[in-house]
Amino acid sequence: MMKLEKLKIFKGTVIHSLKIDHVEILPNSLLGVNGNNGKIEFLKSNINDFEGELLSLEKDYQIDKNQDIVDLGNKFIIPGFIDTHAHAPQYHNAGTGTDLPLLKWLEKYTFPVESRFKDLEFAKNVYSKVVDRMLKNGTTTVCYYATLHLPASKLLADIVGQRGQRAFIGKVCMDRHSPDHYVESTADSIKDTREFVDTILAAGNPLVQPIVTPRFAPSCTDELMTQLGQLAQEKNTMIQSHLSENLDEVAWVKSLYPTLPSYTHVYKHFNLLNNKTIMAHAIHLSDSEISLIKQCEAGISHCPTSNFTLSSGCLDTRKILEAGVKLGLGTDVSGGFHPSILYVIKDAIKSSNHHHFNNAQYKPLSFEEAFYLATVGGSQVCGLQDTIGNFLVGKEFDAQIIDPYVANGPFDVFEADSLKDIFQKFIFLGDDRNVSDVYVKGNKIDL
Ligand SMILES: O=c1[nH]c(=O)c2nc[nH]c2[nH]1
Ligand SMILES: [Zn+2]
Repeated sequence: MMKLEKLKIFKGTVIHSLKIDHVEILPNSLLGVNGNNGKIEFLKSNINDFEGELLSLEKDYQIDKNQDIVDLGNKFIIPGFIDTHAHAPQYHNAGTGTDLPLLKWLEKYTFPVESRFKDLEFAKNVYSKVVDRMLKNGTTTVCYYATLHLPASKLLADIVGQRGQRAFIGKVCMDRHSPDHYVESTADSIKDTREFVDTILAAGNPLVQPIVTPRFAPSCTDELMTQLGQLAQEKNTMIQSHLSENLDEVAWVKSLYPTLPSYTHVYKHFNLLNNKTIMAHAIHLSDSEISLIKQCEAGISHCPTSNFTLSSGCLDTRKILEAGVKLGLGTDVSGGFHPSILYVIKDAIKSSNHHHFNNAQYKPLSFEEAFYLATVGGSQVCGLQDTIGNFLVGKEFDAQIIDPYVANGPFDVFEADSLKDIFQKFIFLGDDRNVSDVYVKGNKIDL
């Protein structure tokens, strides 16, 4: 048998999710990654005889024991986080402008900063920093919104590509109800989106994909939404937008579309709601809107950090999950001030606890469920459930190595702590100091 050229083997504890309510904690494992295609070749756990296992692997693979085996020691390996909703330009403002609800926040803080991305030097600085920051926090896949500017949106794609992150990138479309300094014509929006999509596809990097991005229904004319729906279908791309985040926004959409049954139906009406759609927030939905999303097989990006900060509301995650709708987590930088999905996991649990306060029967999200949403759930929302999200054989290796014992780290481990305790401490107390290495499609990222 031909021996494979390259294989990287991780030896130690592997942690991932196969089911929503259970985290698999697999000590004494060997996880093999094919260096040619970045895919997972095998995952063997609870091994007693490592030497024997390695000898048998050497029959099938070329392995240089000094180079190709990464001994995790007391670190552990988990899937890379998937951020299903983030505004790259808004990273400039992250941690500021936290005093207003959505529509006033957009006017006062967000449109002004986004309009500065016509300046490519400004864009380069912010975009380099946000991509670095996301990677340092173990986020291997991001659904990014850029701005309405074509050159800066292409620049974001270039930076993401150079850094080796996996991403969907959208040139934002907005041709109405926007300030004079930050608006585009319908024709330019379509022309530039088409060019953006074609450019990203022509670049041929499978990790970086275009995503059609009408900002939200109030900022896009019917003509623009119609054409974006057609373009997404023609190019077979993903679609992302905002839905039902804030009650004033919902009322505004009702006034713009009085004859359509709901906000969700507006996107459906323009062929923007299908199995490739990611809708951010989706807090204030009626049961029939949830059914429509399920029927269309669209996914929801839950952004609780943003929802708390902009006082938007608390998504009923249990209801969404019980309806069988795909659900992932998003930072929504900078409505969400924190760039880490680890932070969002905690806010997802707190947001869910809030529903429990009002209803003792309500089952709040467990930390296992929130971890699943940050990894497997996100992969489903992105249509990448067969590619990433956990360490099933055949998937691509997007991972983070976590060091719970890092010097000056954010938490302490005690003798009696089980592996599960240590993992849970990382979820609740950990931060980027614990992320020692990050891999995307088998490639180690320079952090
Ligand atoms: O959280 C949000 N951030 C935004 O930038 C935005 N635009 C429309 N609706 C939005 N919601
Ligand atoms: Zn957003």
